[in-house]
Amino acid sequence: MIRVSVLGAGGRMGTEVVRALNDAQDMQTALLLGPDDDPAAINPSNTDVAVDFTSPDAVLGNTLTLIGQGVHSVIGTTGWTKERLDQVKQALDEHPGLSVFIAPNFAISAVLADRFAAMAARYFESAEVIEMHHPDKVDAPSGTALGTASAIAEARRKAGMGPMPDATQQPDASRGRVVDGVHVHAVRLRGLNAHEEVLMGNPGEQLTIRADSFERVSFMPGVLLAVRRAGSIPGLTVGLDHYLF
Ligand SMILES: NC(=O)C1=CN([C@@H]2O[C@H](COP(=O)(O)OP(=O)(O)OC[C@H]3O[C@@H](n4cnc5c(N)ncnc54)[C@H](O)[C@@H]3O)[C@@H](O)[C@H]2O)C=CC1
Ligand SMILES: O=C(O)C1=N[C@H](C(=O)O)C[C@H](O)C1
Repeated sequence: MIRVSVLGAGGRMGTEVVRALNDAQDMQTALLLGPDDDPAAINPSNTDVAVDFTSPDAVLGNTLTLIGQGVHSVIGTTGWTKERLDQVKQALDEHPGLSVFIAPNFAISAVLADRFAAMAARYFESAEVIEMHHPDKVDAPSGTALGTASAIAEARRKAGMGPMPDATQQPDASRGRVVDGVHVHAVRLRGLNAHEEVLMGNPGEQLTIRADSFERVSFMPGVLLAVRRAGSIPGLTVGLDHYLF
């Protein structure tokens, strides 16, 4: 039986994770932590894997604490930058064999959309990303969209492609956030959950790749897979594709 502690257990995702753990035959919940709890309460005597769905402000500190405690972690919380990931890698150097797994998105639809966008990117003059979420989300653009934009940019770079066409001139133009040359736009709308469209264009044609998570249960198979695989890849792993392809 895998003992799983959850940080952010009372949140929108944490609540869904606890439900999924309770339904899983091979797992049991261990510690369920909220914002006033000490993550250092998690240790190998009570936990095999810790799952974090907290906030971008809290996740780095939580992750470094869990590494210090010697517990494998599965992290869905967004807000990651290269600098923050480098801090995690540095901390892991002191704990060989320990694994930190981060996924910007645990839904198979989103993982495949990223893969398809990277495959298609080299064939289109223009590409932009539109992410759409519930208005209770605290960060924008989404971690998923940032990852999608980076994947598109990397594919274009490998194909030797130049900048995308854009005649925008106003200094205060609103064109979303530019991520490695790819424009990313964020919509916040009551009634939505988590959605992303990748638009790719050529003269006279467009390819649209769209992923929708209508309910948070869509993320749970990926979370449970990551818990079951915790420790199988020592060090830092980013992206559910590492377990799928
Ligand atoms: N990777 C993925 O597939 C997904 C990632 N997310 C990300 O997960 C994060 C959480 O999203 P939601 O559940 O919608 O947010 P939420 O605000 O509903 O839940 C976060 C919970 O964490 C708690 N919390 C805050 N700081 C904490 C700390 N230091 N220790 C323990 N608990 C703490 C809050 O009180 C709250 O209950 C966000 O970064 C979001 O982008 C959300 C959905 C899917
Ligand atoms: O906050 C959310 O809800 C989600 N956040 C993640 C992100 O920022 O990519 C994953 C998914 O889009 C839902």
